Amino acid sequence: MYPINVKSEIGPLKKVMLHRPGREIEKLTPDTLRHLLFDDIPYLRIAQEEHDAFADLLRSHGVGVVYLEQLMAEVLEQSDEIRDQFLMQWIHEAAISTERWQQRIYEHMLQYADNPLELVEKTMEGLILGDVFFNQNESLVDMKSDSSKVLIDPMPNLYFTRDPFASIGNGVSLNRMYSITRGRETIYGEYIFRYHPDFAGKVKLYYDRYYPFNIEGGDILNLNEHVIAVGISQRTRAEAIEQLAQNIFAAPEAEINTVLAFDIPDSRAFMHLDTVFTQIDRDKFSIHPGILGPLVVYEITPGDSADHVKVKRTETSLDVVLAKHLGLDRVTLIACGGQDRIASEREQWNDGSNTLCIAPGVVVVYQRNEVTNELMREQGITVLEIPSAELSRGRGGPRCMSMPLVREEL
Ligand SMILES: NC(=O)NCCC[C@H](N)C(=O)O
Repeated sequence: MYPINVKSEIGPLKKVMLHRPGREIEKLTPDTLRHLLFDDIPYLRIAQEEHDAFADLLRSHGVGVVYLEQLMAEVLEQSDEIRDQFLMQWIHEAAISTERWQQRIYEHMLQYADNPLELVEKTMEGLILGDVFFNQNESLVDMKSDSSKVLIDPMPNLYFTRDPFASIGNGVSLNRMYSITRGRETIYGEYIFRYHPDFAGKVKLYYDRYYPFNIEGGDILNLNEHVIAVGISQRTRAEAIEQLAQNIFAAPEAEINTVLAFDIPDSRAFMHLDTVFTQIDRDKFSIHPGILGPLVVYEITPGDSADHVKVKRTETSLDVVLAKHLGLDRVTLIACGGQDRIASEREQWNDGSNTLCIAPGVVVVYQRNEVTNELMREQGITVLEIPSAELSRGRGGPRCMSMPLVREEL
């Protein structure tokens, strides 16, 4: 049995990776919101309650829930060498460049060494100067420094586990993120896939965080065992998609023979492909009406050699391209917010089309998107709602907040 097996967007979900929002959320301030990719500061206690409701709902539908922070703590338990290597990498990637500060921070973090889960959570939360300021008289610079100055940024977007790594078949795309603030999130994936006993040596990397071009998991959709769709978006570059396609086609175990690159507008409301459409049943998709109309889709297939792919440009509509590649006569697109432009823009902003499908025709959605949820019910979809007043402030919905590890094959 492979630790990762995801060959569709809709096969019954058996195992998923989440991250329960933690103290990193409380490190957001009005001045850092834009840089940390938030629009407002969620109220952590309520965000955690909402997230627990999400996890409970998944468990009650037979989904095994594992937490990123727990898997990472299990990695650190493997050995002191792995723990130290991880801590030094985390410090370096936070751009702490002087040896003196690297050492100070390393020693500060070692006080949590007996509790690996707490240590992991501390790395997610980041550090302020006051946390490590153990000798205030050491130098003039120390004495003049503001103890609330941020030394290492928090990672408040970690609860969107979909983005730093994405399951593809039995492998994973360990992503190079678009923004500096999310770039460090993928360190956890690197260590989990390399050292966690459940994953080590059993997961093929189809993309690596050290490649030069950015790609994020919200842009990667597994349409079926042979076809994936990837958005060319604010977060994902065409070069990265070509590299991903080459790596997949070159892997003997991969069954995928087509990568569809969907050119979507570059905007914050459409930041990833999964913010504009998600699959909710064998032949039904929830979409943002803003992307209806002609859409440029590039069909990428294997070329004559391992470092060559064939690319064909087509201009078509979304329903036609989806029906063709899913082998269906037609598909139904359910518009977020329906025909009402204001409802559509409002619910899109709150991730109304970002559904997590847990079985064909069964989706988890944010409760607040009442118009879209009702439209899905009218189409026969089972709509499971979770509370979302605080979680939605991070601009991601149930699909963004979950990384499927195992889905039953259809
Ligand atoms: N797949 C997704 O759309 N993820 C949502 C990410 C939201 C996060 N605040 C970000 O801007 O990256």
